[in-house]
Amino acid sequence: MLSTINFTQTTAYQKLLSDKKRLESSSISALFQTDSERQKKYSLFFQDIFIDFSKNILDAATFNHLIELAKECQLESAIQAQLQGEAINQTEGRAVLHTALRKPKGQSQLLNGVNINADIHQVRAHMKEFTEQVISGAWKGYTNKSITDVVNIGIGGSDLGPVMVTEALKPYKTHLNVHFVSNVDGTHIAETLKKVNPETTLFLIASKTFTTQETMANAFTARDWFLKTAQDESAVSKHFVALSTNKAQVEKFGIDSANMFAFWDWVGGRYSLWSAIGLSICLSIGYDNFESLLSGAHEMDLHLASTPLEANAPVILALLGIWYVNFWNSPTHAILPYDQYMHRFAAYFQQGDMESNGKTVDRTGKRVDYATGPVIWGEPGTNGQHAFYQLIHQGTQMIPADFIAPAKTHNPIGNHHTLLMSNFFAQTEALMNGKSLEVVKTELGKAGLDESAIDKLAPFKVFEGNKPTNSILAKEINPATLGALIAMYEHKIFVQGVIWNIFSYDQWGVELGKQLANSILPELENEDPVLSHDSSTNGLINQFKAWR
Ligand SMILES: O=P(O)(O)OC[C@H]1O[C@@](O)(CO)[C@@H](O)[C@@H]1O
Repeated sequence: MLSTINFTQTTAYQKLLSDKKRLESSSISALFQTDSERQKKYSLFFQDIFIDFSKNILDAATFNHLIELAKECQLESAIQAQLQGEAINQTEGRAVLHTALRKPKGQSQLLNGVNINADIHQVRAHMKEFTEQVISGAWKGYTNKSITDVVNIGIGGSDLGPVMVTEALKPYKTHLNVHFVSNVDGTHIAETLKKVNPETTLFLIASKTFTTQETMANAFTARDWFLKTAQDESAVSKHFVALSTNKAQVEKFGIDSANMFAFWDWVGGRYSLWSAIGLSICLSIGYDNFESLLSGAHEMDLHLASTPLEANAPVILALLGIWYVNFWNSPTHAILPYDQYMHRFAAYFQQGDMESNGKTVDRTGKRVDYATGPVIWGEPGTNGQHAFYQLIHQGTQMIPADFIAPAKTHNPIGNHHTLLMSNFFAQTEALMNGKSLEVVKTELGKAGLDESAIDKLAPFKVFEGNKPTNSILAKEINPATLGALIAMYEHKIFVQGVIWNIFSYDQWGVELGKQLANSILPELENEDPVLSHDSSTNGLINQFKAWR
C-alpha cells in the first residue's frame, strides 16, 4: 500500500519553507548570472526529448530538498507498488496498470498472482486484425462497401485521449475519416451524422462501463439513424463495435461480443487510450503507429521505474509542480504546445490531472489542510500569446507553464516553423527576465517621450519577470515521442498524488451531478411546474419549460 505520510510534517517540508523565504528575494535570472553551468545542471534528455527545467525558481539546495521530500514520502516504493499491480486505487479496490497495456508481448505482468500479459496481447491482436481489415477495405458494410468513416462515440477518457492522439498524429493519418461524438447535446451527433454515409460508416461505442448517459444516448441515436437506412437489425454487426469492460451491457445494446474489444477495471478511464479505447487511434494512424505510441510510453515507464529520482523526468516535473502549488500558492498550471497538431493536449490533461488529483480527502480519510491538484489549462502557441499571455506576463498570479515544441515540423512551409520557434524561445526568456523600470524608461526616452510622459507610462510597461517555465523540446512529434510525453505527464500526476497523500485513481466527484441530473430528468419530461428544489433551480427549470 501507499504510505499515509503528511508531507507537510516532513523534515524536507520545513527546509523548503526556508528555501522559499530565501528565494523570494532572488530571481531566476540572477541564478543564471551566478552559474554559467545552470542549464546543464537543470536539464535532461529522454531519448529525442530535451527537458530544460532551468528557468525555474530553483537552486541546488531546493532541488535536493524536493528530492528529499519525495524520499520521505516513500515515492520509490510507491512507484514499485503501482507497477507491480498493488491495489493502490484503494477506494475501488483496484490495481492501476495502464502501464501493463504497453508492455511488450511475453513480458510478465502479475496481477493477484496471475500473468495478464497474454490477455492484453490477445486484445491487441484482435485490434490489429480488425484495423487491418477495415483499412484494407476487406471489412464490408451491409451493402458490401468498404468503410470510409469511423465515428467514435464516447466521453471523458473514452474520447479525450483518442481525440488528442489522432489530432497530434494527423501527419500519420490513414484514408479513413475518424469523427468523435461525446456531448449529449444533440448538436454533436447531428452535425456528425450529416457528414457520413450509413453504408460506409463504422461506429465505435467506447465506454468502460457501457452505462454512461451521454454515450448510451448517442449510441442509440446512431443506431436508430443507421437502421432507418439499413432497416435490418442484422446489419448492425457490420457497423457497430464496442470498446468496454462490460460484456453484459454490450450484448444488451445489441452488439455481438465477437465485435467487442475488451479491457479491464484496472485501467482507469482517463488512462485508457492504450487499451481497446485506442481502436479509433489504430484506425486513424494504422496499427503499427499505435504500437509505436505504446512503445514510446513503455520507454518512459522504464525510465520512471529505474532512474534515480534526481534524474527522473516525471518526478522532477511533479516536484516542481508541488513547489509552486504548495510553496508559491500557484493554483493553476499551463500546458502550452507550440504545435498546432497538439491543440488538444492540454484538454486531455484537464481530465488526466484534475480528475486524478482534484481531491480534498487524504489517504487516511481526513480532509487535507494543504492545496492539492492544480487547474490545468492551455492553448497552442502562438495563439495563446494573443489571448492570455498578458496575464501570464503582467498579472498578479504566478502561472507555472510548460512550453512544448518539436524541433522539426511536419509542414515545412516557408519560414513558418522558424517564426513559431522564435516565439517559443522568446516567451520563456521574457517570462524569466521581464523588463525593468529603468530599461522601460530608456526605451521610452529613445522613442522621444519627454520625462513626464515617461514617468506616467513607464509603470504600465514594466515586466516583473521571474515567471517559471519548463521547456520541452522534442526532435519531432511522432508516435513514439508522443507516447513518451503522455506517459511522462501520467507519471507526473501519479507522483504528485503520492506526495499529496491522496487517491489519484478514483473519481467520486463526478457522481453527485449525475445523480441530481437523473432526479431532475423526469421533472423535465412533463409540463408541470417544478417546486422540489431551491428557488433558483425551480425558477430556472420553470423558465426553461416556459420557453422551450
Ligand atoms: O468510459 P465510460 O465508462 O463511459 O466513462 C466515461 C467517463 O466518465 C467519467 O466521468 C467517469 O464517470 C470519466 O472518469 C470517464 O472517463
